[in-house]
Amino acid sequence: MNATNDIPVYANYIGGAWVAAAGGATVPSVNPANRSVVGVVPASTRADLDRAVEAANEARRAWRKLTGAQRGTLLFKAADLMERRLDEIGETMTREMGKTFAEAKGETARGVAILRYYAGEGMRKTGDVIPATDAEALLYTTRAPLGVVGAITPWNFPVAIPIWKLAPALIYGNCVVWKPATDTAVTAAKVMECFHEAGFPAGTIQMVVGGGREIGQGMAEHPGIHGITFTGSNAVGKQVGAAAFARGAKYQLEMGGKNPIVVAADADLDLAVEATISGGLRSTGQKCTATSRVIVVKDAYDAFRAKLLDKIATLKVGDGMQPDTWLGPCANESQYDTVLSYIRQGVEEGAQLVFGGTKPTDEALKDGFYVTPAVFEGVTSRMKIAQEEIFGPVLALLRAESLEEAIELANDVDYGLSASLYTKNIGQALAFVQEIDAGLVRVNAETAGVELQAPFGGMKQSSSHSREQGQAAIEFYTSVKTVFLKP
Ligand SMILES: NC(=O)C1=CN([C@@H]2O[C@H](COP(=O)(O)OP(=O)(O)OC[C@H]3O[C@@H](n4cnc5c(N)ncnc54)[C@H](OP(=O)(O)O)[C@@H]3O)[C@@H](O)[C@H]2O)C=CC1
Ligand SMILES: O=C(O)CCC(=O)C(=O)O
Repeated sequence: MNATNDIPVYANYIGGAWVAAAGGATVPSVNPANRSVVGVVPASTRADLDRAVEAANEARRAWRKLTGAQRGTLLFKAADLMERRLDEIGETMTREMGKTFAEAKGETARGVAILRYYAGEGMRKTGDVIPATDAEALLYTTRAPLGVVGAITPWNFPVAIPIWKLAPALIYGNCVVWKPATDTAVTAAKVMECFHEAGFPAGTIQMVVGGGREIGQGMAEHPGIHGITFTGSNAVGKQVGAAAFARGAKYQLEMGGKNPIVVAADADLDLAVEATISGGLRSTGQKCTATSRVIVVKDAYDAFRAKLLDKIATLKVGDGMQPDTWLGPCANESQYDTVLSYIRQGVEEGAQLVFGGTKPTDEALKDGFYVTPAVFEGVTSRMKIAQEEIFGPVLALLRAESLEEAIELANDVDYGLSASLYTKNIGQALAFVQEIDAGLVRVNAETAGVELQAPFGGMKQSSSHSREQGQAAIEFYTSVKTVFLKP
Protein backbone atom coordinates (compact mmCIF):
# COMPACT_ATOMS: atom_id res chain seq x y z
CA MET A 1 0.00 0.00 0.00
CA ASN A 2 1.29 3.50 -0.96
CA ALA A 3 -0.37 6.84 -0.31
CA THR A 4 -1.11 9.81 -2.56
CA ASN A 5 -2.41 12.98 -0.83
CA ASP A 6 -3.11 10.82 2.23
CA ILE A 7 -5.38 8.55 0.20
CA PRO A 8 -3.96 5.03 0.36
CA VAL A 9 -3.27 3.34 -2.96
CA TYR A 10 -3.61 -0.44 -3.18
CA ALA A 11 -2.15 -2.94 -5.65
CA ASN A 12 -2.88 -6.37 -7.06
CA TYR A 13 -1.23 -9.37 -5.43
CA ILE A 14 0.40 -11.66 -7.99
CA GLY A 15 3.14 -14.26 -7.57
CA GLY A 16 3.71 -13.32 -3.92
CA ALA A 17 4.24 -9.59 -4.65
CA TRP A 18 2.15 -6.40 -4.64
CA VAL A 19 2.02 -5.04 -8.19
CA ALA A 20 0.18 -2.13 -9.80
CA ALA A 21 -2.09 -2.87 -12.76
CA ALA A 22 0.01 -3.13 -15.93
CA GLY A 23 -1.75 -0.17 -17.54
CA GLY A 24 -1.44 1.88 -14.34
CA ALA A 25 -5.18 2.65 -14.22
CA THR A 26 -6.92 3.03 -10.86
CA VAL A 27 -10.38 3.77 -9.49
CA PRO A 28 -11.46 5.21 -6.13
CA SER A 29 -13.32 3.14 -3.58
CA VAL A 30 -15.99 5.39 -2.11
CA ASN A 31 -17.56 5.51 1.37
CA PRO A 32 -21.34 5.22 0.88
CA ALA A 33 -21.95 7.13 4.13
CA ASN A 34 -20.48 10.39 2.80
CA ARG A 35 -18.86 9.77 -0.63
CA SER A 36 -15.31 10.28 0.71
CA VAL A 37 -12.57 8.18 -0.89
CA VAL A 38 -11.44 5.24 1.25
CA GLY A 39 -8.62 4.21 -1.05
CA VAL A 40 -7.53 3.93 -4.64
CA VAL A 41 -7.54 0.46 -6.20
CA PRO A 42 -6.31 -1.00 -9.49
CA ALA A 43 -8.46 -1.08 -12.62
CA SER A 44 -6.74 -4.15 -14.02
CA THR A 45 -6.87 -5.49 -17.54
CA ARG A 46 -6.64 -8.95 -19.07
CA ALA A 47 -2.84 -8.60 -19.14
CA ASP A 48 -2.87 -8.52 -15.33
CA LEU A 49 -5.22 -11.48 -15.25
CA ASP A 50 -2.92 -13.46 -17.57
CA ARG A 51 0.02 -12.82 -15.24
CA ALA A 52 -2.00 -13.96 -12.25
CA VAL A 53 -3.21 -17.13 -13.94
CA GLU A 54 0.33 -17.91 -15.06
CA ALA A 55 1.67 -17.46 -11.51
CA ALA A 56 -1.05 -19.75 -10.12
CA ASN A 57 -0.32 -22.44 -12.70
CA GLU A 58 3.39 -22.27 -11.91
CA ALA A 59 2.69 -22.77 -8.21
CA ARG A 60 0.02 -25.41 -8.30
CA ARG A 61 2.08 -28.60 -8.57
CA ALA A 62 4.22 -27.79 -5.55
CA TRP A 63 1.18 -26.66 -3.53
CA ARG A 64 -0.81 -29.84 -4.16
CA LYS A 65 2.18 -31.93 -3.06
CA LEU A 66 2.09 -30.49 0.46
CA THR A 67 0.13 -32.43 3.05
CA GLY A 68 -3.25 -31.12 4.16
CA ALA A 69 -1.74 -30.44 7.57
CA GLN A 70 1.01 -28.27 6.04
CA ARG A 71 -1.52 -26.26 4.10
CA GLY A 72 -3.67 -26.04 7.22
CA THR A 73 -0.81 -24.54 9.23
CA LEU A 74 -0.75 -21.59 6.85
CA LEU A 75 -4.50 -21.12 7.10
CA PHE A 76 -4.23 -21.12 10.91
CA LYS A 77 -1.54 -18.42 10.63
CA ALA A 78 -3.73 -16.29 8.34
CA ALA A 79 -6.59 -16.68 10.85
CA ASP A 80 -4.39 -15.46 13.73
CA LEU A 81 -3.21 -12.47 11.70
CA MET A 82 -6.74 -11.55 10.74
CA GLU A 83 -7.94 -11.88 14.32
CA ARG A 84 -5.27 -9.38 15.40
CA ARG A 85 -6.55 -6.93 12.76
CA LEU A 86 -10.25 -7.49 13.46
CA ASP A 87 -11.07 -3.87 14.33
CA GLU A 88 -9.06 -2.43 11.46
CA ILE A 89 -10.57 -4.76 8.86
CA GLY A 90 -14.05 -4.24 10.34
CA GLU A 91 -13.67 -0.47 10.17
CA THR A 92 -12.48 -0.63 6.57
CA MET A 93 -15.50 -2.76 5.66
CA THR A 94 -17.90 -0.29 7.29
CA ARG A 95 -16.24 2.62 5.50
CA GLU A 96 -16.29 0.84 2.14
CA MET A 97 -19.77 -0.67 2.06
CA GLY A 98 -21.70 0.81 4.95
CA LYS A 99 -22.73 -2.06 7.25
CA THR A 100 -22.47 -1.17 10.93
CA PHE A 101 -19.11 -1.56 12.64
CA ALA A 102 -20.55 -4.22 14.97
CA GLU A 103 -21.74 -6.27 11.99
CA ALA A 104 -18.46 -5.72 10.16
CA LYS A 105 -16.43 -6.95 13.12
CA GLY A 106 -18.79 -9.91 13.48
CA GLU A 107 -18.24 -10.78 9.82
CA THR A 108 -14.46 -10.52 10.18
CA ALA A 109 -14.60 -12.84 13.21
CA ARG A 110 -16.63 -15.23 11.08
CA GLY A 111 -13.86 -15.08 8.46
CA VAL A 112 -11.36 -16.07 11.14
CA ALA A 113 -13.56 -18.99 12.21
CA ILE A 114 -13.97 -20.17 8.61
CA LEU A 115 -10.19 -20.13 8.13
CA ARG A 116 -9.74 -22.24 11.25
CA TYR A 117 -12.50 -24.65 10.22
CA TYR A 118 -10.87 -25.34 6.85
CA ALA A 119 -7.39 -25.44 8.37
CA GLY A 120 -8.69 -28.39 10.40
CA GLU A 121 -10.21 -30.00 7.29
CA GLY A 122 -6.65 -30.55 6.09
CA MET A 123 -6.42 -33.39 8.62
CA ARG A 124 -9.69 -35.10 7.72
CA LYS A 125 -10.43 -38.00 5.43
CA THR A 126 -10.79 -37.42 1.73
CA GLY A 127 -11.92 -40.82 0.53
CA ASP A 128 -13.52 -44.20 1.21
CA VAL A 129 -12.49 -47.81 0.92
CA ILE A 130 -15.08 -49.83 -1.00
CA PRO A 131 -15.29 -53.65 -1.17
CA ALA A 132 -13.94 -54.74 -4.57
CA THR A 133 -15.20 -57.64 -6.65
CA ASP A 134 -11.65 -59.02 -6.62
CA ALA A 135 -10.59 -60.20 -3.15
CA GLU A 136 -6.96 -59.16 -3.77
CA ALA A 137 -7.73 -55.67 -4.92
CA LEU A 138 -7.93 -52.43 -2.97
CA LEU A 139 -10.80 -50.29 -4.26
CA TYR A 140 -10.88 -46.79 -2.86
CA THR A 141 -11.62 -43.17 -3.66
CA THR A 142 -9.27 -40.26 -3.33
CA ARG A 143 -9.61 -36.64 -4.36
CA ALA A 144 -7.59 -34.42 -6.67
CA PRO A 145 -7.65 -30.60 -6.60
CA LEU A 146 -9.08 -28.90 -9.70
CA GLY A 147 -5.86 -26.94 -10.29
CA VAL A 148 -6.44 -23.19 -10.44
CA VAL A 149 -9.71 -21.89 -9.02
CA GLY A 150 -11.07 -18.46 -9.94
CA ALA A 151 -13.17 -16.79 -7.23
CA ILE A 152 -15.47 -13.86 -8.12
CA THR A 153 -16.96 -12.28 -5.02
CA PRO A 154 -19.48 -9.52 -4.22
CA TRP A 155 -19.34 -6.48 -1.94
CA ASN A 156 -22.05 -7.47 0.55
CA PHE A 157 -19.88 -9.85 2.60
CA PRO A 158 -16.40 -8.69 1.59
CA VAL A 159 -14.59 -10.90 4.11
CA ALA A 160 -16.78 -13.95 4.79
CA ILE A 161 -17.70 -14.85 1.20
CA PRO A 162 -14.14 -14.65 -0.19
CA ILE A 163 -12.85 -16.68 2.74
CA TRP A 164 -15.48 -19.38 2.41
CA LYS A 165 -14.28 -19.78 -1.19
CA LEU A 166 -10.51 -19.27 -0.75
CA ALA A 167 -10.04 -21.40 2.36
CA PRO A 168 -11.55 -24.64 0.99
CA ALA A 169 -9.95 -24.07 -2.42
CA LEU A 170 -6.53 -23.83 -0.76
CA ILE A 171 -6.87 -26.58 1.80
CA TYR A 172 -7.86 -29.10 -0.87
CA GLY A 173 -4.72 -28.23 -2.87
CA ASN A 174 -5.81 -25.63 -5.43
CA CYS A 175 -4.13 -22.36 -6.26
CA VAL A 176 -6.43 -19.35 -6.50
CA VAL A 177 -7.01 -16.21 -8.55
CA TRP A 178 -9.43 -13.97 -6.67
CA LYS A 179 -11.39 -11.06 -8.14
CA PRO A 180 -13.03 -9.14 -5.31
CA ALA A 181 -15.83 -6.63 -5.97
CA THR A 182 -14.24 -3.30 -6.87
CA ASP A 183 -16.48 -1.57 -4.31
CA THR A 184 -14.77 -3.41 -1.45
CA ALA A 185 -11.28 -3.86 -2.86
CA VAL A 186 -9.58 -2.07 0.05
CA THR A 187 -11.08 -4.56 2.52
CA ALA A 188 -10.00 -7.31 0.13
CA ALA A 189 -6.42 -5.98 0.09
CA LYS A 190 -6.34 -6.18 3.89
CA VAL A 191 -7.56 -9.76 3.81
CA MET A 192 -4.90 -10.50 1.22
CA GLU A 193 -2.23 -8.94 3.47
CA CYS A 194 -3.09 -11.56 6.11
CA PHE A 195 -2.51 -14.36 3.60
CA HIS A 196 0.73 -12.71 2.46
CA GLU A 197 2.05 -12.34 6.01
CA ALA A 198 1.07 -15.92 6.83
CA GLY A 199 3.72 -17.02 4.30
CA PHE A 200 1.76 -18.81 1.59
CA PRO A 201 4.21 -19.77 -1.18
CA ALA A 202 4.36 -17.29 -4.08
CA GLY A 203 1.67 -17.97 -6.67
CA THR A 204 -0.60 -19.95 -4.34
CA ILE A 205 -3.08 -17.12 -4.19
CA GLN A 206 -3.45 -13.94 -6.26
CA MET A 207 -5.82 -11.02 -6.06
CA VAL A 208 -6.65 -9.08 -9.23
CA VAL A 209 -8.86 -6.01 -8.82
CA GLY A 210 -10.74 -4.81 -11.86
CA GLY A 211 -14.15 -4.43 -13.46
CA GLY A 212 -16.50 -7.39 -13.69
CA ARG A 213 -16.68 -7.46 -17.47
CA GLU A 214 -12.92 -7.27 -17.83
CA ILE A 215 -11.57 -9.47 -15.05
CA GLY A 216 -14.64 -11.48 -13.96
CA GLN A 217 -15.69 -12.47 -17.46
CA GLY A 218 -12.02 -12.88 -18.36
CA MET A 219 -11.67 -15.43 -15.57
CA ALA A 220 -14.76 -17.34 -16.68
CA GLU A 221 -13.28 -17.60 -20.19
CA HIS A 222 -9.65 -18.19 -19.22
CA PRO A 223 -8.26 -21.60 -20.28
CA GLY A 224 -5.78 -21.51 -17.38
CA ILE A 225 -8.57 -21.51 -14.77
CA HIS A 226 -10.04 -24.92 -14.06
CA GLY A 227 -12.94 -24.03 -11.78
CA ILE A 228 -14.92 -20.83 -11.15
CA THR A 229 -16.82 -20.02 -7.98
CA PHE A 230 -19.11 -16.98 -8.10
CA THR A 231 -21.46 -15.14 -5.74
CA GLY A 232 -23.47 -12.20 -7.02
CA SER A 233 -26.43 -11.35 -9.21
CA ASN A 234 -28.39 -13.84 -11.28
CA ALA A 235 -27.73 -12.09 -14.57
CA VAL A 236 -23.96 -12.13 -14.12
CA GLY A 237 -23.90 -15.59 -12.55
CA LYS A 238 -25.60 -17.09 -15.59
CA GLN A 239 -23.04 -15.47 -17.94
CA VAL A 240 -20.19 -16.75 -15.81
CA GLY A 241 -21.67 -20.26 -15.72
CA ALA A 242 -22.30 -20.27 -19.47
CA ALA A 243 -18.72 -19.18 -20.25
CA ALA A 244 -17.23 -21.78 -17.90
CA PHE A 245 -19.50 -24.53 -19.25
CA ALA A 246 -18.62 -23.64 -22.86
CA ARG A 247 -14.96 -24.48 -22.25
CA GLY A 248 -15.58 -27.45 -19.96
CA ALA A 249 -14.56 -25.80 -16.68
CA LYS A 250 -16.27 -26.63 -13.41
CA TYR A 251 -18.42 -23.83 -11.97
CA GLN A 252 -20.42 -23.01 -8.91
CA LEU A 253 -22.87 -20.09 -8.70
CA GLU A 254 -24.54 -18.58 -5.63
CA MET A 255 -26.99 -15.93 -6.67
CA GLY A 256 -30.09 -14.15 -5.52
CA GLY A 257 -32.95 -14.79 -3.14
CA LYS A 258 -36.47 -13.55 -2.49
CA ASN A 259 -36.69 -15.07 0.93
CA PRO A 260 -39.96 -15.39 2.84
CA ILE A 261 -40.66 -15.42 6.54
CA VAL A 262 -43.99 -17.12 7.22
CA VAL A 263 -45.77 -16.15 10.42
CA ALA A 264 -48.30 -18.78 11.48
CA ALA A 265 -51.38 -17.92 13.54
CA ASP A 266 -49.83 -19.46 16.67
CA ALA A 267 -46.41 -17.76 16.31
CA ASP A 268 -44.72 -15.85 19.11
CA LEU A 269 -45.25 -12.48 17.46
CA ASP A 270 -42.53 -10.62 19.35
CA LEU A 271 -39.95 -13.14 18.20
CA ALA A 272 -41.34 -13.13 14.66
CA VAL A 273 -41.11 -9.33 14.52
CA GLU A 274 -37.53 -9.39 15.79
CA ALA A 275 -36.60 -12.00 13.17
CA THR A 276 -38.30 -10.01 10.40
CA ILE A 277 -36.39 -6.89 11.32
CA SER A 278 -33.07 -8.56 11.84
CA GLY A 279 -33.38 -10.88 8.82
CA GLY A 280 -34.79 -8.20 6.54
CA LEU A 281 -32.93 -5.07 7.51
CA ARG A 282 -29.52 -5.91 8.97
CA SER A 283 -26.77 -4.99 6.50
CA THR A 284 -29.42 -2.68 5.01
CA GLY A 285 -31.17 -5.71 3.51
CA GLN A 286 -28.15 -6.51 1.35
CA LYS A 287 -27.86 -10.23 2.00
CA CYS A 288 -28.83 -12.94 -0.43
CA THR A 289 -30.55 -14.54 2.58
CA ALA A 290 -32.37 -11.33 3.60
CA THR A 291 -36.06 -11.55 4.44
CA SER A 292 -37.89 -9.77 1.70
CA ARG A 293 -41.45 -11.17 1.82
CA VAL A 294 -43.32 -11.33 5.11
CA ILE A 295 -46.26 -13.72 4.73
CA VAL A 296 -48.60 -13.56 7.70
CA VAL A 297 -51.55 -15.86 8.30
CA LYS A 298 -54.70 -13.71 8.65
CA ASP A 299 -55.44 -14.37 12.35
CA ALA A 300 -52.03 -12.97 13.31
CA TYR A 301 -51.87 -10.20 10.70
CA ASP A 302 -53.13 -7.11 12.53
CA ALA A 303 -51.22 -7.76 15.75
CA PHE A 304 -48.04 -8.62 13.85
CA ARG A 305 -48.31 -5.52 11.63
CA ALA A 306 -48.76 -3.21 14.63
CA LYS A 307 -45.76 -4.67 16.48
CA LEU A 308 -43.61 -4.54 13.34
CA LEU A 309 -44.35 -0.88 12.65
CA ASP A 310 -43.73 0.06 16.30
CA LYS A 311 -40.34 -1.62 16.29
CA ILE A 312 -39.23 -0.33 12.89
CA ALA A 313 -39.89 3.23 14.00
CA THR A 314 -37.13 2.83 16.63
CA LEU A 315 -34.35 1.91 14.17
CA LYS A 316 -31.75 4.63 13.76
CA VAL A 317 -30.43 5.22 10.24
CA GLY A 318 -26.91 6.63 10.02
CA ASP A 319 -23.21 6.17 9.43
CA GLY A 320 -22.25 2.61 10.40
CA MET A 321 -19.27 3.93 12.39
CA GLN A 322 -21.59 5.73 14.86
CA PRO A 323 -22.29 3.42 17.82
CA ASP A 324 -26.04 4.21 17.90
CA THR A 325 -26.61 3.46 14.19
CA TRP A 326 -28.76 0.41 13.50
CA LEU A 327 -29.08 0.76 9.71
CA GLY A 328 -26.26 2.04 7.50
CA PRO A 329 -26.46 3.34 3.93
CA CYS A 330 -26.89 1.26 0.77
CA ALA A 331 -23.46 0.06 -0.34
CA ASN A 332 -23.15 2.16 -3.49
CA GLU A 333 -25.00 4.64 -5.65
CA SER A 334 -26.25 2.10 -8.13
CA GLN A 335 -27.68 -0.05 -5.34
CA TYR A 336 -29.28 3.06 -3.81
CA ASP A 337 -30.91 3.96 -7.12
CA THR A 338 -32.15 0.39 -7.52
CA VAL A 339 -33.74 0.39 -4.06
CA LEU A 340 -35.43 3.76 -4.59
CA SER A 341 -36.68 2.62 -7.97
CA TYR A 342 -38.25 -0.55 -6.48
CA ILE A 343 -39.94 1.59 -3.83
CA ARG A 344 -41.43 3.77 -6.59
CA GLN A 345 -42.51 0.67 -8.54
CA GLY A 346 -44.17 -0.79 -5.44
CA VAL A 347 -46.30 2.35 -5.10
CA GLU A 348 -47.07 2.37 -8.85
CA GLU A 349 -48.13 -1.27 -8.70
CA GLY A 350 -50.70 -0.41 -6.04
CA ALA A 351 -49.04 -1.63 -2.85
CA GLN A 352 -49.37 0.67 0.17
CA LEU A 353 -46.15 2.11 1.56
CA VAL A 354 -47.03 2.15 5.26
CA PHE A 355 -43.59 3.06 6.58
CA GLY A 356 -40.35 4.67 5.39
CA GLY A 357 -38.88 4.28 1.95
CA THR A 358 -37.67 7.89 1.87
CA LYS A 359 -34.35 9.72 2.04
CA PRO A 360 -33.75 10.76 5.67
CA THR A 361 -34.06 14.48 6.31
CA ASP A 362 -31.08 14.68 8.71
CA GLU A 363 -28.60 17.18 7.20
CA ALA A 364 -25.65 15.06 8.39
CA LEU A 365 -26.78 12.23 6.09
CA LYS A 366 -27.29 14.29 2.94
CA ASP A 367 -24.22 13.00 1.08
CA GLY A 368 -24.75 9.32 1.84
CA PHE A 369 -26.81 6.63 0.10
CA TYR A 370 -29.40 6.44 2.87
CA VAL A 371 -32.97 5.26 2.74
CA THR A 372 -35.32 4.70 5.67
CA PRO A 373 -36.55 1.10 6.04
CA ALA A 374 -39.65 0.60 3.93
CA VAL A 375 -42.71 -1.52 4.68
CA PHE A 376 -45.31 -2.23 2.01
CA GLU A 377 -48.65 -3.89 2.60
CA GLY A 378 -51.40 -4.94 0.26
CA VAL A 379 -48.70 -6.70 -1.75
CA THR A 380 -49.80 -9.42 -4.13
CA SER A 381 -47.60 -12.19 -5.40
CA ARG A 382 -47.49 -10.94 -9.01
CA MET A 383 -46.03 -7.54 -8.09
CA LYS A 384 -42.38 -6.93 -8.92
CA ILE A 385 -41.61 -6.10 -5.29
CA ALA A 386 -42.87 -9.60 -4.42
CA GLN A 387 -40.88 -11.32 -7.19
CA GLU A 388 -37.55 -9.58 -7.78
CA GLU A 389 -34.53 -9.35 -5.52
CA ILE A 390 -34.35 -5.75 -4.25
CA PHE A 391 -31.27 -6.05 -2.03
CA GLY A 392 -32.30 -3.19 0.20
CA PRO A 393 -34.27 -2.38 3.37
CA VAL A 394 -37.69 -3.11 1.90
CA LEU A 395 -40.25 -5.50 3.42
CA ALA A 396 -43.35 -6.65 1.53
CA LEU A 397 -46.24 -7.80 3.74
CA LEU A 398 -48.56 -10.43 2.25
CA ARG A 399 -51.65 -11.74 4.02
CA ALA A 400 -52.51 -15.47 3.72
CA GLU A 401 -55.81 -17.20 4.53
CA SER A 402 -54.06 -20.27 5.96
CA LEU A 403 -50.63 -21.80 6.47
CA GLU A 404 -51.14 -23.85 3.29
CA GLU A 405 -51.74 -20.68 1.30
CA ALA A 406 -48.76 -19.03 2.99
CA ILE A 407 -46.48 -21.86 1.84
CA GLU A 408 -47.90 -21.62 -1.70
CA LEU A 409 -47.14 -17.90 -1.74
CA ALA A 410 -43.71 -18.53 -0.28
CA ASN A 411 -42.93 -20.92 -3.16
CA ASP A 412 -44.39 -18.64 -5.83
CA VAL A 413 -41.05 -17.11 -6.92
CA ASP A 414 -38.16 -18.14 -9.17
CA TYR A 415 -35.75 -18.19 -6.22
CA GLY A 416 -35.27 -20.74 -3.47
CA LEU A 417 -32.44 -19.72 -1.18
CA SER A 418 -33.71 -19.45 2.39
CA ALA A 419 -37.07 -19.48 4.14
CA SER A 420 -38.26 -19.18 7.70
CA LEU A 421 -41.40 -20.14 9.64
CA TYR A 422 -42.55 -18.92 13.04
CA THR A 423 -44.85 -21.39 14.79
CA LYS A 424 -45.15 -23.32 18.05
CA ASN A 425 -46.64 -26.34 16.32
CA ILE A 426 -44.19 -29.12 15.45
CA GLY A 427 -46.55 -30.57 12.85
CA GLN A 428 -46.70 -27.25 11.02
CA ALA A 429 -42.94 -26.95 11.27
CA LEU A 430 -42.40 -30.38 9.72
CA ALA A 431 -44.92 -29.68 6.94
CA PHE A 432 -43.06 -26.44 6.16
CA VAL A 433 -39.68 -28.18 6.03
CA GLN A 434 -41.15 -30.69 3.59
CA GLU A 435 -43.09 -28.30 1.34
CA ILE A 436 -40.88 -25.24 1.08
CA ASP A 437 -38.59 -24.79 -1.94
CA ALA A 438 -35.47 -23.50 -0.23
CA GLY A 439 -31.92 -24.70 0.30
CA LEU A 440 -31.86 -23.22 3.81
CA VAL A 441 -34.96 -23.76 5.97
CA ARG A 442 -35.15 -22.13 9.39
CA VAL A 443 -37.88 -22.64 11.95
CA ASN A 444 -38.22 -20.01 14.67
CA ALA A 445 -35.06 -18.33 13.37
CA GLU A 446 -34.58 -15.53 10.84
CA THR A 447 -33.93 -16.24 7.14
CA ALA A 448 -30.34 -14.90 7.27
CA GLY A 449 -27.52 -16.44 9.25
CA VAL A 450 -25.47 -19.17 7.72
CA GLU A 451 -23.57 -21.68 9.84
CA LEU A 452 -20.05 -22.05 8.46
CA GLN A 453 -19.89 -25.78 9.24
CA ALA A 454 -23.12 -26.63 7.35
CA PRO A 455 -23.84 -26.78 3.60
CA PHE A 456 -25.17 -23.54 2.12
CA GLY A 457 -26.84 -23.01 -1.26
CA GLY A 458 -30.16 -22.57 -2.94
CA MET A 459 -32.79 -24.32 -5.00
CA LYS A 460 -34.38 -23.09 -8.25
CA GLN A 461 -32.70 -19.95 -9.69
CA SER A 462 -30.73 -19.19 -6.52
CA SER A 463 -27.76 -21.36 -7.31
CA SER A 464 -26.17 -23.81 -9.69
CA HIS A 465 -27.47 -26.45 -7.26
CA SER A 466 -24.09 -26.99 -5.67
CA ARG A 467 -23.38 -26.26 -2.01
CA GLU A 468 -20.70 -24.18 -0.33
CA GLN A 469 -19.27 -24.27 3.21
CA GLY A 470 -18.91 -27.08 5.70
CA GLN A 471 -17.71 -30.39 4.38
CA ALA A 472 -19.89 -29.89 1.30
CA ALA A 473 -17.20 -27.58 -0.11
CA ILE A 474 -14.98 -30.54 -0.96
CA GLU A 475 -17.43 -31.54 -3.71
CA PHE A 476 -16.69 -28.42 -5.73
CA TYR A 477 -12.99 -27.92 -5.03
CA THR A 478 -11.92 -31.49 -5.84
CA SER A 479 -12.58 -34.27 -8.32
CA VAL A 480 -13.11 -37.82 -7.11
CA LYS A 481 -10.68 -40.46 -8.37
CA THR A 482 -11.82 -44.06 -8.02
CA VAL A 483 -8.78 -46.31 -7.66
CA PHE A 484 -8.65 -50.07 -8.25
CA LEU A 485 -5.27 -51.32 -7.07
CA LYS A 486 -4.02 -54.87 -7.46
CA PRO A 487 -0.68 -56.19 -6.33
N1 LIG B 1 -26.18 -13.28 -3.92
C1 LIG B 1 -25.55 -12.28 -3.40
O1 LIG B 1 -25.00 -12.41 -2.33
C2 LIG B 1 -25.44 -11.00 -4.12
C3 LIG B 1 -26.45 -10.58 -4.97
N2 LIG B 1 -26.32 -9.41 -5.61
C4 LIG B 1 -27.44 -8.99 -6.48
O2 LIG B 1 -26.91 -8.36 -7.62
C5 LIG B 1 -27.42 -7.04 -7.76
C6 LIG B 1 -26.37 -6.14 -8.39
O3 LIG B 1 -25.19 -6.10 -7.59
P1 LIG B 1 -23.78 -6.12 -8.31
O4 LIG B 1 -22.70 -5.72 -7.41
O5 LIG B 1 -23.88 -5.32 -9.58
O6 LIG B 1 -23.62 -7.68 -8.59
P2 LIG B 1 -22.74 -8.38 -9.69
O7 LIG B 1 -23.27 -9.73 -9.93
O8 LIG B 1 -22.57 -7.46 -10.84
O9 LIG B 1 -21.30 -8.46 -8.95
C7 LIG B 1 -20.79 -9.56 -8.26
C8 LIG B 1 -19.35 -9.82 -8.67
O10 LIG B 1 -19.32 -10.13 -10.07
C9 LIG B 1 -18.45 -9.22 -10.76
N3 LIG B 1 -18.98 -9.01 -12.10
C10 LIG B 1 -19.74 -7.98 -12.56
N4 LIG B 1 -20.00 -8.16 -13.88
C11 LIG B 1 -19.39 -9.29 -14.26
C12 LIG B 1 -19.29 -10.01 -15.49
N5 LIG B 1 -19.88 -9.58 -16.60
N6 LIG B 1 -18.61 -11.18 -15.49
C13 LIG B 1 -18.03 -11.65 -14.38
N7 LIG B 1 -18.05 -11.00 -13.20
C14 LIG B 1 -18.73 -9.85 -13.12
C15 LIG B 1 -18.45 -7.98 -9.88
O11 LIG B 1 -17.30 -7.20 -10.14
P3 LIG B 1 -17.32 -5.59 -9.94
O12 LIG B 1 -18.05 -5.34 -8.68
O13 LIG B 1 -15.90 -5.23 -9.84
O14 LIG B 1 -17.98 -5.06 -11.14
C16 LIG B 1 -18.42 -8.61 -8.50
O15 LIG B 1 -17.13 -9.05 -8.19
C17 LIG B 1 -27.82 -6.65 -6.36
O16 LIG B 1 -28.81 -5.69 -6.38
C18 LIG B 1 -28.32 -7.95 -5.82
O17 LIG B 1 -29.65 -8.16 -6.24
C19 LIG B 1 -25.21 -8.62 -5.46
C20 LIG B 1 -24.19 -8.98 -4.63
C21 LIG B 1 -24.26 -10.20 -3.88
O1 LIG C 1 -26.87 -14.87 5.72
C1 LIG C 1 -25.64 -14.98 5.69
O2 LIG C 1 -24.99 -15.02 6.72
C2 LIG C 1 -24.90 -15.09 4.39
C3 LIG C 1 -25.56 -14.37 3.29
C4 LIG C 1 -24.89 -14.54 2.00
O3 LIG C 1 -24.26 -15.52 1.73
C5 LIG C 1 -24.99 -13.49 0.99
O4 LIG C 1 -25.67 -12.50 1.22
O5 LIG C 1 -24.37 -13.62 -0.08
